[in-house]
Amino acid sequence: MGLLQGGKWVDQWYDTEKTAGQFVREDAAFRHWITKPTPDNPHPKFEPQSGRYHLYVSLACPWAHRTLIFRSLKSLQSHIDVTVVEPHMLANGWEFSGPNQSSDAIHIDGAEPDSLNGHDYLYQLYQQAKADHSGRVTVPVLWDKHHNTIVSNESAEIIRMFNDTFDDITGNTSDFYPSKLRTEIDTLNDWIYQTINNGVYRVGFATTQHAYAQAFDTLFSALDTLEQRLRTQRYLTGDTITEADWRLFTTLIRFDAVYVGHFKTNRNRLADMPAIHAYMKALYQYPGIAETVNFEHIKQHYYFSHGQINPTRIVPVGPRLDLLSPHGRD
Ligand SMILES: N[C@@H](CCC(=O)N[C@@H](CS)C(=O)NCC(=O)O)C(=O)O
Repeated sequence: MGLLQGGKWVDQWYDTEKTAGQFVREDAAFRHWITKPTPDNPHPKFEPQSGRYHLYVSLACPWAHRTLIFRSLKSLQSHIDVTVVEPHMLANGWEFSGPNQSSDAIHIDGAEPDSLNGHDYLYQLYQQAKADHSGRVTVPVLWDKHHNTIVSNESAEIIRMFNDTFDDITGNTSDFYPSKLRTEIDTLNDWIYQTINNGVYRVGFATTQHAYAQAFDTLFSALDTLEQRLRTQRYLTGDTITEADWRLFTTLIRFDAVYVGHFKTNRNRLADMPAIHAYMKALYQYPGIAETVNFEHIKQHYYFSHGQINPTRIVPVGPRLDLLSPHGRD
C-alpha cells in the first residue's frame, strides 16, 4: 500500500506518528461534478450521458460499495460500466487482474483487468488523470471517457450525482436525498461518518492502546444510540429510506465478517443487537442490493492486505451469517 508523491508511486503504510496513534483519513482530491446543462451553463464540462462514465471499484471497500448500491438503485447499470480491482492491495496499491499482479497477490474471482485504459495498477489511472498527482490512490473512481480524466474519487459526492443527474436518461426518479429531509440526512451522515463509517477504521488502524480505546468507545456508544432509534423507527429518518441508510449499511454489512475480528471492534457482534441486525437484513434484502455484496472480496481484502494487523495473511473461514431469514420490519 502506498501513495503518489509528485506523480511517483511510494510504498508506505498510514503515518500515525504525528497524530498520537490515531488514524486520520485524507480528503479526496478529484471533486468535479456531473451537471445537467442549464441556460446559464449550456455546455457543462461533465454532462450526464449514457456510456460516457466508468466506475472503478473494489467490492471490498465500503466507500466504493455506496456507489455500486446507487448504480443499482438508480437503474444506471446499462449507462455506467464498472471495473472491479483485485482485493489484495499490496506494494502497488490497488491492482487490476493480469500478468503484472504482485507475485504475492492471488487472483480472486470477480476481479478484472482494466479493459478500458489497460493499466496494471490503479495509481497509473491517477497518473493518467494528473501526471504530477500527490496523494492516496483510492477507490471508488468515477472516470470520464470523453476527457480521459477522473471526475471524482469521493463516494459521498458520486452517490449524490447518481441520485438525480441521470434521471432523464434512466427514467428512474426515486430520490434518496429528498429536499425536506436534507438537513436531517446531512446531520446523520456527519455523525455516522465520524463514529461508525470511519469509526471502525479509527479503531482498527489505531497504533496506540489509548487511541484504540477511545475510538472503540465512540463506535459502540454510537451503535447503542442507533439500536435505540431503530427499535421505534424503520429507517434512520423515519419511514423513508434515504442515502443515510445506504451509507450506514456498507459498514454494517462488513461488521461481523471483518471488523469484529480484524479491527478488534469486539464488544459485541451486530448479530447481538436485534434492531440494528434486523434493519441490516432488511437493507440487504432490498431489491438489487444483495448482488452488490461480495464477502469473498471483503474478507480477502482486509485480512490479506493489512500486513501490520494480520501478518500471517490467514483469511478466516467464518463467520456463518444469517442474512436471508425474515427481518420482521415490514
Ligand atoms: N473519501 C473516499 C475514501 C475512499 C477510501 O479511502 N477507499 C479505500 C478503500 S476502502 C482506499 O482506496 N484506500 C487506499 C489507501 O488509502 O491507500 C471516499 O469515500 O470515496
